[in-house]
Amino acid sequence: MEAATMAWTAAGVGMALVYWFVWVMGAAEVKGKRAVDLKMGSITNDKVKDKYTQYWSFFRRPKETATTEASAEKVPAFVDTFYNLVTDIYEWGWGQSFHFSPSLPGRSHREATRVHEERVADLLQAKPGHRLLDVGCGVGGPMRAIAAHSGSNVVGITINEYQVNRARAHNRKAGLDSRCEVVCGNFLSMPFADASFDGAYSIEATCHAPRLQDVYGEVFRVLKPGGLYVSYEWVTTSLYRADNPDHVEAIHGIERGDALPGLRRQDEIASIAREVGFEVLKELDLALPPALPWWTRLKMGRIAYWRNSLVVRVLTMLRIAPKGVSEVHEMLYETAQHLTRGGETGIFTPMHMVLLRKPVESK
Ligand SMILES: C=C(CC[C@@H](C)[C@H]1CC[C@H]2C3=CC[C@H]4[C@H](C)[C@@H](O)CC[C@]4(C)[C@H]3CC[C@]12C)C(C)C
Ligand SMILES: C[S@@+](CC[C@H](N)C(=O)[O-])C[C@H]1O[C@@H](n2cnc3c(N)ncnc32)[C@H](O)[C@@H]1O
Repeated sequence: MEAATMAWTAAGVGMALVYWFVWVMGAAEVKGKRAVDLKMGSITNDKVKDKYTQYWSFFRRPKETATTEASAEKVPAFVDTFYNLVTDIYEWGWGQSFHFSPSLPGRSHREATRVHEERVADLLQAKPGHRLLDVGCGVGGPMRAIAAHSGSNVVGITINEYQVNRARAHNRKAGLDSRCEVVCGNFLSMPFADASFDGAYSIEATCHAPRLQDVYGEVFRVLKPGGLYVSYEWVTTSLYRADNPDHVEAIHGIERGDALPGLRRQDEIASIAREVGFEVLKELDLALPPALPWWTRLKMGRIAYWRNSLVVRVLTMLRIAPKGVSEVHEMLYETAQHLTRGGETGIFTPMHMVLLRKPVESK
């Protein structure tokens, strides 16, 4: 073969490989977000690396961020930065629901996710005409599933403006924008009137609050008397030992890589709920057997992670993705290892479910 022909063939194969990695293999788990569209929320390209460095130095010592008042106050702003950095990567590699769910035999991740979300609607006894609050709504995967399943209207709140725009666009596309509304705000001080919701839920979101009392107190305020609240909480279990370095490393890894100001213990949740005035109707770790592991989805994706990190590097080299995306992706990869370890050892659960009621006689 002539040198020129060989060069053209090599170039053709190279281009085909790049195309395959970036456009075909790099396509979203749920259609809608592709690798070539990776942005870092509302952070401009030149600021991504700096923002990531600031985020990392803030959450390096998770417990301290929750316990000193001055840093606790800064948590929502850093959580906002975190979601600017990760929202597109989450959507691209996970889908529109930013949470875990127990695996279901013979069912896809998508189906398992939906079942976990519909359980919330069922626990709330949500009906057409009800007005529900989604506390920390992400890009609205759960909100759309719950509105569709129950016929209720849902109002979601998130601290991150980029997510608000993504969620609104998804709601329109799903034809649910007349029943799903999204508001940008802080769930520690919500822009809603007292007693204005029939029900409320939070899926893997309140773990970002430095003090759970503050967010539970706000949910209590905006619920109508008799209204139900379901929360899926991230907590350490009774198997966690603070004197076991492997346990400490896994939990710190989860906190650092998920913008958490210190995980709470499983046995703290119900008493905090009672402290703000709720009645505790049910409490159950949905990860316990017979539920199948929630972390297998993270483990099965090793080849996908490797592929994704290559895609991210190629896109950064081609300047399609901003500098810093590789670092964020690497951080998420490490976080996935810590989460898997937390699941396998049983020291951590992302689905400690509580069903709470605002007493009928309360104001
Ligand atoms: C509730 C929270 C988020 C939970 C999960 C939705 C996310 C936790 C870790 C995330 C991921 C880790 C590895 C990423 C991988 C390296 C990348 O190639 C594709 C995306 C990941 C799989 C990503 C997806 C979302 C998570 C599973 C917290 C923040 C309270
Ligand atoms: C892991 S995501 C879960 C999103 C959604 N519940 C889901 O399951 O797809 C956590 C969400 O909580 C929101 N959040 C965290 N802290 C917040 C705060 N102080 N006020 C409002 N939203 C907050 C984040 O912006 C994000 O949308």
